[in-house]
Amino acid sequence: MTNALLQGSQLSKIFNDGSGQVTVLDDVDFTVNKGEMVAIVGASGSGKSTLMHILAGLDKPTSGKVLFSGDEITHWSASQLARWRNQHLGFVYQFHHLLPEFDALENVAMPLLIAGASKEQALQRAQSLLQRVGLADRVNHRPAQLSGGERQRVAVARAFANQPQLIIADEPTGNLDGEAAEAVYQLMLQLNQEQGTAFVVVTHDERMADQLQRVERLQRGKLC
Ligand SMILES: Nc1ncnc2c1ncn2[C@@H]1O[C@H](COP(=O)(O)OP(=O)(O)OP(=O)(O)O)[C@@H](O)[C@H]1O
Repeated sequence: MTNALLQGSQLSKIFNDGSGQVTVLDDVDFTVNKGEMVAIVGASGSGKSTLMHILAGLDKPTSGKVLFSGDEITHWSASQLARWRNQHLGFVYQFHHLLPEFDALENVAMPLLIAGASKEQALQRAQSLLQRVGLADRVNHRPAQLSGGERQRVAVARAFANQPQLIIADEPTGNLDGEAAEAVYQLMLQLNQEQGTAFVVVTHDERMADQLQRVERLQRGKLC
């Protein structure tokens, strides 16, 4: 039995930007194994977000395929992909993407409600996740009433809501100062150890990347 969780095979992505074709990914192979934490680093514009979008089924590769637990997702319909993302993936972005009119508890409960949990179950799990990320005393604060680091911790709690097998974190600390960034990193490392959740972390921060099990570098459309 293979240990591969999410696998991109011979992925290429060519954009047509009006003045010509730009090859952003050139025959890229990338695998994240169950429970593994991988960093993807690369210069601005090297294609990190493009690769993440393709792996999450948010964009189609020009050629190549993506497999999740051995199933090819590349040809799934938009609704199949949305259901799969809700059940199996969590996301943390540079900007928290929390819903401004809802408090921390409701934001974390949202993916659970979408997955069909009762309101009571969803709020109970959201409460325990917020406690786990150190925000038990902030559950009723809306995003605007939280610090940047606290918002990212809410976003991490939300990413864990449905017990995903994989979390994709695209510059999760890009908007934070050193201390808050380190706290969010440590939290992700601890959750990886505790829950066995795999992570793909896109980052500019080489020091952070070096703390993860594997670092992949995207350069001129290739991983090296
Ligand atoms: N829809 C699109 N049409 C044309 N070109 C695009 C499109 N999306 C991305 N690109 C180009 O693809 C390249 C890679 O972009 P991408 O956002 O993946 O890079 P990145 O490594 O995530 O950058 P950053 O670190 O700055 O976020 C860039 O040159 C970008 O201009």
